Amino acid sequence: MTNLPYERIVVLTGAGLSAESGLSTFRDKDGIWSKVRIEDVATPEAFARDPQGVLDFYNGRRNGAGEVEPNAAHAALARLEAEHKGDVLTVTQNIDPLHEAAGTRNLVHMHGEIRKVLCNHCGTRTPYEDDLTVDLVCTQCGNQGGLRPDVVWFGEMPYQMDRIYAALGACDLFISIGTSGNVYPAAGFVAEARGAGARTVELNLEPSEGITMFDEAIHGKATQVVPAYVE
Ligand SMILES: CC(C)NC(=O)[C@H](Cc1c[nH]c2ccccc12)NC(=O)[C@H](CCCC/N=C(/NCCC(=O)O)S[C@H]1O[C@H](COP(=O)(O)OP(=O)(O)OC[C@H]2O[C@@H](n3cnc4c(N)ncnc43)[C@H](O)[C@@H]2O)[C@@H](O)[C@H]1O)NC(=O)OCc1ccccc1
Repeated sequence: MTNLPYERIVVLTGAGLSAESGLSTFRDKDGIWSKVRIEDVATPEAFARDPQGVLDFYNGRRNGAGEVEPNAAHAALARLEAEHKGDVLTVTQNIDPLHEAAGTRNLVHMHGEIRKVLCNHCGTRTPYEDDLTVDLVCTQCGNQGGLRPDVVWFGEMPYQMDRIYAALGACDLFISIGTSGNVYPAAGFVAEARGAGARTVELNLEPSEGITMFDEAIHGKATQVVPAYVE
């Protein structure tokens, strides 16, 4: 039974939460950005310049995400949502489906989902069941070459920002898990929560860029520190 004496909790998660499930993080020494450049695979400009190269990168991410299971940290957060008497909103930067697989429901994928395809022409979203290629035609608008993973690229507006800012403005506990605090606007959420008078807690393998903004920090592996903190 969770014993956190708070009413409205916002949990922000990043790649570190899914690391022990076998998914690479971005900035660690063997992270994704050590193998490919953001400018080549995760911007609208890259998709315009080399669409099949970008689709191949995300086809690989999709296949990888389909082969892994949620870990004890995902499970502890799902229990927190289920058992906590107040509100718990989970905001994830991750595009993998592990929060849902663990049972979390009150969830915002602010950077999108690798299980969905988005048509750049008409905005239709469809399940991402087979590898994407540039010659595919949208079943809704009939246009070719606009089908892309439903993920937020650098320079694009993250999803459900109004809902996120409303929750940050009303929360009394903000927990940041497995994120390095390098990417905005997510990296600015701790400041928003502090501004609302919330207690701010970092659970991460090492101090993040925003470490000075946290009232408390517990450093270690997510599968150890998250269950211990929420239970
Ligand atoms: C690089 C950075 C400087 N650039 C940005 O932030 C840019 C530009 C920018 C905007 N505002 C700024 C202000 C200042 C400077 C720059 C900017 N931001 C944008 O373009 C954003 C869009 C950014 C989204 C890009 N898409 C992603 N992902 C989807 C695709 C994909 O996944 O391929 S970002 C991607 O990288 C980020 C990676 O961060 P982390 O998850 O933290 O991962 P990382 O590897 O860095 O760290 C892992 C951590 O885990 C820890 N760890 C490791 N193992 C474990 C373990 N086992 N247990 C616990 N912890 C562990 C490690 O120690 C480490 O600390 C995630 O957000 C992830 O989603 N859009 C936007 O700003 O639109 C306009 C706007 C402005 C205002 C308000 C609204 C809109």
